[in-house]
Amino acid sequence: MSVSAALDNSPKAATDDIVEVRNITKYYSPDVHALSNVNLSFPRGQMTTLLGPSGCGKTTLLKIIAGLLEPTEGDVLVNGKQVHGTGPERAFVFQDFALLPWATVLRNVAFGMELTKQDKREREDRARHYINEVGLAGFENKYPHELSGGMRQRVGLARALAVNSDVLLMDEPFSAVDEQTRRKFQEDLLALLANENKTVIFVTHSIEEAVYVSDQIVMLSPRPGRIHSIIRPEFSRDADPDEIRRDKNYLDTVEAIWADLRKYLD
Ligand SMILES: Nc1ncnc2c1ncn2[C@@H]1O[C@H](COP(=O)(O)OP(=O)(O)OP(=O)(O)O)[C@@H](O)[C@H]1O
Repeated sequence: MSVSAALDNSPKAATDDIVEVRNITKYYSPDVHALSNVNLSFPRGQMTTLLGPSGCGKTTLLKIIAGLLEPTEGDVLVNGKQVHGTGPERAFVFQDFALLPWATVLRNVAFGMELTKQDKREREDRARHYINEVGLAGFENKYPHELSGGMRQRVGLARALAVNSDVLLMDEPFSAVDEQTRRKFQEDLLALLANENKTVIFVTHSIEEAVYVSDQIVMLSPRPGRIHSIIRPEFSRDADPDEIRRDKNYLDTVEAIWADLRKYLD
């Protein structure tokens, strides 16, 4: 397993990293110290997962990158430039996808684009394209309560993709679905990413999910969250999904992470 916890400052890394966080520390109050001096780089076009024990600051870090929370100390850089607050290049996908119950699937997917300069026709065409991509063609005029939990999550995913942000920040996007649907989502997400060149930063509690979807896994230590290690799973993604899940490197990586995390639970 390759492990490196340092910020890579080499010129090559600087040009390939779409997002960097430098010396991020977060106190919610004097006695709630959520993150301590976190340095990380997120390579463009890759999927990075944040993993670690409950309460270690994963969601806090994701919200700081999104600009939804201010760090107590430290900087967030996008394309090498310091940013403050939210920006169109970063889309935050909430755990429950926060769908509007009174709006149709089409409206929900088009909603994220209402702040852009596109006209209604363009927004709706784009929304239909992504509704189709996530396998919901024919459901454009349904309301969220008419859909299953898995279908609602697909609507949320279509909305996130339609916004056209380069960076998708996803907080446990597949937590509310059964294992079968979750696996299908993971495959769909990987297939979509292969076509879209998005950078994804993803919070999950599932080690298997992290290893299956990630180019880079960042393990945080218990609160205050610090970088414990960075793992880059090494197995071929060209194989059939069932073969990948039986691959020795895949299984060894899952086991090694589990052994590491178990230390915090004992
Ligand atoms: N708004 C808040 N006000 C005060 N404390 C907070 C707030 N949000 C989170 N915290 C605290 O900060 C710490 C980190 O929380 P965070 O939600 O980022 O962790 P997490 O790793 O995402 O947790 P989990 O895996 O359980 O979802 C926790 O101790 C939490 O109680």
